[in-house]
Amino acid sequence: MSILIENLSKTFDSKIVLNHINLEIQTGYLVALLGPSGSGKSTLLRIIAGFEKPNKGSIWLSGKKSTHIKIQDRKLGFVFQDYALFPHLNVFENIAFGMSIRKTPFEIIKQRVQQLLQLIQLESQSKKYPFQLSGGQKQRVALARALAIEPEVLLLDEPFGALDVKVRKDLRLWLRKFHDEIPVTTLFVTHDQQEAMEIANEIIIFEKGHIAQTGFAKELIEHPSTSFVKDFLDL
Ligand SMILES: Nc1ncnc2c1ncn2[C@@H]1O[C@H](COP(=O)(O)OP(=O)(O)OP(=O)(O)O)[C@@H](O)[C@H]1O
Repeated sequence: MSILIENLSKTFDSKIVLNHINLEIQTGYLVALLGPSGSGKSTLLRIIAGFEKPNKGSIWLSGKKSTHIKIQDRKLGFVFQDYALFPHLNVFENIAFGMSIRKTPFEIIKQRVQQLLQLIQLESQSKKYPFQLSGGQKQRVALARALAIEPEVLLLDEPFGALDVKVRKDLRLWLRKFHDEIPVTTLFVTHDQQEAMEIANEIIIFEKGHIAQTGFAKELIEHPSTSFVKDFLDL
Protein backbone atom coordinates (compact mmCIF):
# COMPACT_ATOMS: atom_id res chain seq x y z
CA MET A 1 0.00 0.00 0.00
CA SER A 2 1.33 3.45 -0.88
CA ILE A 3 0.77 6.42 1.42
CA LEU A 4 0.26 9.98 0.26
CA ILE A 5 0.08 12.85 2.74
CA GLU A 6 -1.20 16.12 1.33
CA ASN A 7 -0.82 19.49 2.97
CA LEU A 8 -1.44 18.07 6.43
CA SER A 9 -1.48 20.26 9.54
CA LYS A 10 -2.20 19.53 13.19
CA THR A 11 -2.45 21.79 16.20
CA PHE A 12 -2.83 20.89 19.86
CA ASP A 13 -4.20 23.73 22.02
CA SER A 14 -3.24 26.29 19.35
CA LYS A 15 0.34 24.91 19.20
CA ILE A 16 1.27 23.93 15.63
CA VAL A 17 2.66 20.39 15.81
CA LEU A 18 2.58 19.53 12.09
CA ASN A 19 2.81 22.31 9.54
CA HIS A 20 1.78 21.61 5.94
CA ILE A 21 3.30 18.16 5.57
CA ASN A 22 3.53 16.72 2.04
CA LEU A 23 4.88 13.22 1.69
CA GLU A 24 4.75 10.18 -0.55
CA ILE A 25 5.71 6.70 0.60
CA GLN A 26 6.18 3.95 -1.97
CA THR A 27 4.64 0.51 -1.53
CA GLY A 28 7.02 -1.93 0.15
CA TYR A 29 9.46 0.68 1.48
CA LEU A 30 10.79 0.75 5.02
CA VAL A 31 10.84 4.46 5.85
CA ALA A 32 12.27 6.05 8.99
CA LEU A 33 10.72 9.21 10.46
CA LEU A 34 13.72 10.71 12.17
CA GLY A 35 13.94 13.89 14.24
CA PRO A 36 14.40 15.37 17.70
CA SER A 37 11.90 14.84 20.50
CA GLY A 38 8.74 16.89 19.98
CA SER A 39 9.25 17.42 16.23
CA GLY A 40 5.91 15.73 15.37
CA LYS A 41 6.94 12.22 14.21
CA SER A 42 4.59 10.28 16.50
CA THR A 43 1.72 12.65 15.80
CA LEU A 44 2.04 12.00 12.06
CA LEU A 45 2.11 8.25 12.68
CA ARG A 46 -0.96 8.48 14.92
CA ILE A 47 -2.81 10.49 12.27
CA ILE A 48 -1.96 7.90 9.59
CA ALA A 49 -3.19 5.17 11.96
CA GLY A 50 -6.42 7.08 12.62
CA PHE A 51 -5.88 7.71 16.37
CA GLU A 52 -5.81 11.48 15.75
CA LYS A 53 -7.55 13.69 13.21
CA PRO A 54 -5.64 16.37 11.29
CA ASN A 55 -6.92 19.96 11.33
CA LYS A 56 -6.15 20.33 7.65
CA GLY A 57 -5.02 18.18 4.76
CA SER A 58 -5.61 14.62 3.68
CA ILE A 59 -4.24 11.09 3.72
CA TRP A 60 -4.47 8.74 0.76
CA LEU A 61 -3.91 5.02 1.29
CA SER A 62 -3.42 3.05 -1.96
CA GLY A 63 -4.88 5.93 -3.92
CA LYS A 64 -8.02 6.07 -1.77
CA LYS A 65 -8.79 9.17 0.31
CA SER A 66 -8.68 7.81 3.86
CA THR A 67 -8.52 10.85 6.16
CA HIS A 68 -11.84 9.98 7.82
CA ILE A 69 -11.83 6.19 7.51
CA LYS A 70 -12.16 4.27 10.81
CA ILE A 71 -9.02 2.76 12.36
CA GLN A 72 -10.26 -0.81 11.94
CA ASP A 73 -10.84 -0.25 8.22
CA ARG A 74 -7.31 0.99 7.46
CA LYS A 75 -5.52 -2.40 7.32
CA LEU A 76 -2.69 -1.22 9.55
CA GLY A 77 -0.51 -2.92 12.14
CA PHE A 78 0.77 -0.75 14.99
CA VAL A 79 3.60 -1.34 17.47
CA PHE A 80 4.44 1.10 20.27
CA GLN A 81 7.56 1.51 22.35
CA ASP A 82 6.30 -0.20 25.49
CA TYR A 83 5.35 -3.68 24.20
CA ALA A 84 1.71 -3.38 25.33
CA LEU A 85 1.08 -7.12 25.10
CA PHE A 86 -2.03 -8.34 26.93
CA PRO A 87 -0.57 -9.56 30.24
CA HIS A 88 -3.30 -12.16 30.86
CA LEU A 89 -2.85 -13.81 27.43
CA ASN A 90 0.02 -16.11 26.51
CA VAL A 91 2.20 -15.61 23.42
CA PHE A 92 -0.07 -17.70 21.18
CA GLU A 93 -3.20 -15.87 22.37
CA ASN A 94 -1.56 -12.45 22.06
CA ILE A 95 -0.63 -13.10 18.42
CA ALA A 96 -4.04 -14.64 17.72
CA PHE A 97 -5.99 -11.78 19.30
CA GLY A 98 -6.74 -9.69 16.18
CA MET A 99 -7.81 -12.78 14.22
CA SER A 100 -10.00 -14.05 17.09
CA ILE A 101 -11.99 -10.82 17.28
CA ARG A 102 -12.44 -10.98 13.51
CA LYS A 103 -13.91 -14.47 13.99
CA THR A 104 -11.23 -16.21 11.90
CA PRO A 105 -11.67 -20.02 12.05
CA PHE A 106 -9.41 -21.60 14.69
CA GLU A 107 -7.57 -23.88 12.20
CA ILE A 108 -6.47 -20.83 10.20
CA ILE A 109 -5.50 -18.94 13.36
CA LYS A 110 -3.37 -21.90 14.48
CA GLN A 111 -1.59 -22.13 11.16
CA ARG A 112 -0.91 -18.41 10.94
CA VAL A 113 0.33 -18.11 14.54
CA GLN A 114 2.66 -21.04 13.89
CA GLN A 115 4.12 -19.29 10.85
CA LEU A 116 4.57 -16.05 12.79
CA LEU A 117 6.19 -17.83 15.74
CA GLN A 118 8.67 -19.30 13.30
CA LEU A 119 9.31 -15.89 11.78
CA ILE A 120 10.06 -14.31 15.18
CA GLN A 121 12.00 -17.40 16.27
CA LEU A 122 9.87 -18.05 19.35
CA GLU A 123 8.25 -21.37 18.38
CA SER A 124 9.04 -22.97 21.73
CA GLN A 125 7.64 -20.07 23.79
CA SER A 126 4.02 -20.02 22.64
CA LYS A 127 2.60 -20.94 26.08
CA LYS A 128 4.59 -18.33 27.99
CA TYR A 129 3.04 -15.16 29.38
CA PRO A 130 4.53 -11.70 28.75
CA PHE A 131 6.06 -11.50 32.26
CA GLN A 132 8.11 -14.63 31.43
CA LEU A 133 9.72 -13.04 28.34
CA SER A 134 12.67 -10.69 27.86
CA GLY A 135 12.13 -7.18 26.45
CA GLY A 136 13.37 -8.18 23.00
CA GLN A 137 11.15 -11.26 22.95
CA LYS A 138 8.11 -9.20 23.98
CA GLN A 139 8.79 -6.74 21.20
CA ARG A 140 9.04 -9.57 18.64
CA VAL A 141 5.67 -10.89 19.87
CA ALA A 142 4.22 -7.37 19.50
CA LEU A 143 5.46 -7.31 15.89
CA ALA A 144 3.99 -10.76 15.21
CA ARG A 145 0.68 -9.63 16.70
CA ALA A 146 0.66 -6.56 14.44
CA LEU A 147 1.44 -8.74 11.42
CA ALA A 148 -1.16 -11.40 12.21
CA ILE A 149 -4.01 -9.48 10.61
CA GLU A 150 -1.93 -9.20 7.41
CA PRO A 151 -1.75 -5.39 7.44
CA GLU A 152 -0.85 -3.49 4.31
CA VAL A 153 1.07 -0.94 6.36
CA LEU A 154 3.10 -1.44 9.51
CA LEU A 155 3.50 1.59 11.81
CA LEU A 156 6.28 1.30 14.39
CA ASP A 157 6.68 4.02 17.03
CA GLU A 158 10.14 3.72 18.61
CA PRO A 159 9.54 -0.04 18.89
CA PHE A 160 12.98 -0.73 20.36
CA GLY A 161 13.23 2.44 22.43
CA ALA A 162 12.89 0.75 25.80
CA LEU A 163 15.51 -1.94 25.13
CA ASP A 164 19.20 -2.03 25.95
CA VAL A 165 21.75 -1.22 23.25
CA LYS A 166 22.71 -4.79 22.34
CA VAL A 167 19.14 -6.11 22.04
CA ARG A 168 18.20 -2.98 20.14
CA LYS A 169 20.97 -3.61 17.60
CA ASP A 170 19.98 -7.27 17.16
CA LEU A 171 16.31 -6.37 16.64
CA ARG A 172 17.22 -3.66 14.16
CA LEU A 173 19.07 -6.18 12.00
CA TRP A 174 16.25 -8.66 12.46
CA LEU A 175 13.69 -6.09 11.30
CA ARG A 176 15.81 -5.23 8.24
CA LYS A 177 16.06 -8.93 7.32
CA PHE A 178 12.41 -9.52 8.05
CA HIS A 179 11.42 -6.62 5.81
CA ASP A 180 13.59 -7.98 2.97
CA GLU A 181 11.61 -11.25 3.22
CA ILE A 182 8.17 -9.69 3.71
CA PRO A 183 8.22 -6.16 2.29
CA VAL A 184 5.18 -4.64 4.03
CA THR A 185 5.17 -0.84 3.66
CA THR A 186 6.63 0.21 7.02
CA LEU A 187 6.92 3.57 8.77
CA PHE A 188 9.34 3.58 11.63
CA VAL A 189 9.66 6.45 14.15
CA THR A 190 13.04 6.94 15.76
CA HIS A 191 15.23 9.71 17.11
CA ASP A 192 18.32 7.55 16.66
CA GLN A 193 20.27 8.54 13.52
CA GLN A 194 22.24 5.30 13.38
CA GLU A 195 19.11 3.20 13.69
CA ALA A 196 17.48 5.07 10.80
CA MET A 197 20.61 4.81 8.63
CA GLU A 198 20.99 1.08 9.27
CA ILE A 199 17.51 -0.09 8.49
CA ALA A 200 15.57 2.35 6.34
CA ASN A 201 15.27 2.53 2.55
CA GLU A 202 14.40 6.17 2.90
CA ILE A 203 14.70 8.67 5.75
CA ILE A 204 12.41 11.62 6.47
CA ILE A 205 13.95 14.19 8.78
CA PHE A 206 11.57 16.24 10.93
CA GLU A 207 12.31 19.64 12.38
CA LYS A 208 9.69 21.39 14.54
CA GLY A 209 6.62 20.10 12.70
CA HIS A 210 7.91 20.29 9.16
CA ILE A 211 10.03 18.05 6.95
CA ALA A 212 13.60 19.29 6.81
CA GLN A 213 14.78 16.76 4.20
CA THR A 214 13.88 13.40 2.67
CA GLY A 215 16.24 10.97 1.00
CA PHE A 216 18.35 7.82 1.08
CA ALA A 217 20.96 7.72 3.84
CA LYS A 218 23.78 8.28 1.35
CA GLU A 219 22.10 11.37 -0.15
CA LEU A 220 21.49 12.89 3.27
CA ILE A 221 25.05 12.31 4.36
CA GLU A 222 26.54 13.65 1.14
CA HIS A 223 24.14 16.55 0.63
CA PRO A 224 22.50 17.73 3.85
CA SER A 225 20.17 20.53 2.76
CA THR A 226 20.37 22.72 5.86
CA SER A 227 22.62 23.27 8.84
CA PHE A 228 19.92 21.66 11.03
CA VAL A 229 20.15 18.39 9.03
CA LYS A 230 23.94 18.55 9.08
CA ASP A 231 24.02 19.06 12.87
CA PHE A 232 21.31 16.52 13.58
CA LEU A 233 23.11 13.83 11.56
CA ASP A 234 26.31 14.81 13.32
CA LEU A 235 28.15 15.38 10.01
N1 LIG B 1 -2.49 14.61 22.68
C1 LIG B 1 -1.71 15.70 22.75
N2 LIG B 1 -2.14 16.82 23.36
C2 LIG B 1 -1.37 17.93 23.42
N3 LIG B 1 -0.12 18.02 22.90
C3 LIG B 1 0.37 16.93 22.28
C4 LIG B 1 -0.40 15.72 22.17
N4 LIG B 1 0.35 14.80 21.49
C5 LIG B 1 1.52 15.42 21.19
N5 LIG B 1 1.53 16.68 21.66
C6 LIG B 1 2.63 17.66 21.49
O1 LIG B 1 2.95 17.69 20.12
C7 LIG B 1 4.36 17.86 19.94
C8 LIG B 1 4.88 16.77 19.03
O2 LIG B 1 4.80 15.54 19.72
P1 LIG B 1 5.19 14.15 19.05
O3 LIG B 1 4.99 13.08 20.08
O4 LIG B 1 4.52 14.01 17.75
O5 LIG B 1 6.76 14.36 18.79
P2 LIG B 1 7.87 13.29 18.46
O6 LIG B 1 8.71 13.90 17.41
O7 LIG B 1 7.26 11.98 18.18
O8 LIG B 1 8.66 13.24 19.82
P3 LIG B 1 9.24 11.98 20.66
O9 LIG B 1 10.43 11.49 19.88
O10 LIG B 1 9.63 12.61 21.98
O11 LIG B 1 8.13 11.00 20.78
C9 LIG B 1 4.97 17.88 21.33
O12 LIG B 1 5.19 19.21 21.71
C10 LIG B 1 3.91 17.24 22.19
O13 LIG B 1 3.97 17.72 23.49
